[in-house]
Amino acid sequence: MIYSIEVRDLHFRYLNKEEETLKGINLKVKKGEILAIVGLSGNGKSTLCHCISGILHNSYKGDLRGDILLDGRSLKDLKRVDIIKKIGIVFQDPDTQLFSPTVEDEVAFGPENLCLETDVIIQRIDDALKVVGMENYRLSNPNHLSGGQKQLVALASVLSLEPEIFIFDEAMAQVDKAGRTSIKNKIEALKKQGKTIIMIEHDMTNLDITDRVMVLKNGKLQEFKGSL
Ligand SMILES: Nc1ncnc2c1ncn2[C@@H]1O[C@H](COP(=O)(O)OP(=O)(O)OP(=O)(O)O)[C@@H](O)[C@H]1O
Repeated sequence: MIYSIEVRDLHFRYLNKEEETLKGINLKVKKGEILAIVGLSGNGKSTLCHCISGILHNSYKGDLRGDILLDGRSLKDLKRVDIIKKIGIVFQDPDTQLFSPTVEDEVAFGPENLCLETDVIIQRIDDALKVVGMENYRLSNPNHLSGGQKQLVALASVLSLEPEIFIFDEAMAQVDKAGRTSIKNKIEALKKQGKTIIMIEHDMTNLDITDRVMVLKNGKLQEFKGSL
């Protein structure tokens, strides 16, 4: 069977650390599945997601061993642009992700970098802003928005790339209850479209939409059995 994401015996050590942060991770995620990864702070959840999304692949920051396959193809064999098209990541702090003068420019940034046709880019901006309900803020400066609105713009800027796989790295941490409900609804809608989703979560109340929960502890992943 070909999985949307398959991680095989993944080890990662930051260059300034003696001990490995990830110590032999194995993971299979099916297309259309919502998987949550939980665990105490500092256990390597973000590191794992950065490995899967290619951010730490061939990185100067550390040593990576093992293999990560997206739809059966190793990251080692994929070009950077192919990885960007396949997998999108929404970070906890939208300020690290937003840097354009307007919401529209922000959402256009990814598709422009993929060198898509102008009419396709315009369509993608329209669609992405509609999905997150931010179409009335097109010309707003992202810096002037609330935390929740910024997170929706960050999500739109990933949606506009139309990836198959989404990673939400504690993406609801800075969002109020209404914003969380809104983002959770979007995640469920993405699942219905057959998208694969990994959510890193601290807030257990956000796990109700997941199909499966795994715990990252001491550099290893295990099925969630009710306690951290
Ligand atoms: N760029 C880096 N260089 C060196 N060490 C790092 C780097 N990024 C993270 N670490 C270390 O790796 C370990 C795992 O961090 P990581 O952020 O992946 O954990 P986490 O489980 O996502 O934590 P949190 O829930 O607080 O976000 C920590 O000890 C952290 O200090």
